[in-house]
Amino acid sequence: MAVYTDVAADELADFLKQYDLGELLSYKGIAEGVENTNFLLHTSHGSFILTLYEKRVAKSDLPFFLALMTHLAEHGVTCPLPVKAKDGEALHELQGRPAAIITFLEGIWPRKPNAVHCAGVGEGLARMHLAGANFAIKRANALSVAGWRPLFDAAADRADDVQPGLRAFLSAELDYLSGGVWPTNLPEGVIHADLFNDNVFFLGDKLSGIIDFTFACNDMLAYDVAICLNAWCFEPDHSFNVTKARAFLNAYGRVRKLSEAEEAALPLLARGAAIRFLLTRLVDWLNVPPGALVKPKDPLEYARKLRFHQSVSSARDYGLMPSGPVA
Ligand SMILES: Nc1ncnc2c1ncn2[C@@H]1O[C@H](COP(=O)(O)OP(=O)(O)O)[C@@H](O)[C@H]1O
Ligand SMILES: N[C@@H](CCOP(=O)(O)O)C(=O)O
Repeated sequence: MAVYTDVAADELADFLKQYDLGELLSYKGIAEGVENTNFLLHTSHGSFILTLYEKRVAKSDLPFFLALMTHLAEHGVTCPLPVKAKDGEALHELQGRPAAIITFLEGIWPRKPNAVHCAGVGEGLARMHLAGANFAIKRANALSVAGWRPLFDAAADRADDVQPGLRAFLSAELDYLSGGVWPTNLPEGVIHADLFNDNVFFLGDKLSGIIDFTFACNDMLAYDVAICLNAWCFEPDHSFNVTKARAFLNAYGRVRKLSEAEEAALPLLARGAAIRFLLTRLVDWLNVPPGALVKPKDPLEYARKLRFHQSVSSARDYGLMPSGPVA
């Protein structure tokens, strides 16, 4: 999150008249995150999150995200619920942006995730994958292989200003990943696609909720696993932590066992996940809107992670044994 679009108190109070949420007591912009504008609202009925959808989110996709949260919540996943206005609709408009209010989830996201958090995420991700199995609406992943080249093109000219040689490094990796190696036959379903530590809440060591479904889509379930390996299983110095990866993969496998093909594809999927976040971060790093309350994320963190995955020869390097997860 971030605040790209300011909302004045009287505009917000007017907006809230469409809802049965009581009186606005206070609100504040949330600086965390990078995608959308988010406000924490306190009304006489409780706490809520107001999101104004920005840049990467297509308005036509919003019904998917909102219905998905409702579906997952009905199938045992603790996630925010969209709040319907008096007209029965969850999606409205504020400051010219699509806007929705969702329920507030208790918990905090782990600033320094440990192996117990990683196991919690593994179990939570697998449960989310199972819960999404019968979700009827489909949304293609706009940030899979075909979506990476336009991001590269948007950043290529200035990539070497961020790190000398970055342009050639990205170009070679893109050529490799888009040259026919990307898997097409792995089990698919609804994936979160952005399950980073700031999108998973814990109360103590126990996962209490999953937020931020604005990248959710249909894609390979193992790609979501690869995204989490990147997001959860590296240390602040960007070294890979196999203990965390094993905890994550074993916990995932206890709920939904990865097939042999999925395991074999993990190093490749992890490379794809790394370049996807490298590219979006690079574009954001080079294009911070003037005046926006946002802290762009470091693209080079993902260049280092990508180099690690390039050196991986099999899923064993992630802590998996060939026959599948070990207890
Ligand atoms: N339903 C929620 N309950 C509690 N806090 C939330 C909720 N949704 C978002 N937040 C807070 O806002 C921050 C950014 O939200 P996020 O959805 O990740 O932003 P973005 O829309 O930019 O992806 C989170 O890290 C969290 O602190
Ligand atoms: N997780 C992405 C950025 C988008 O995530 P947000 O939930 O913080 O808005 C990254 O780390 O690059």
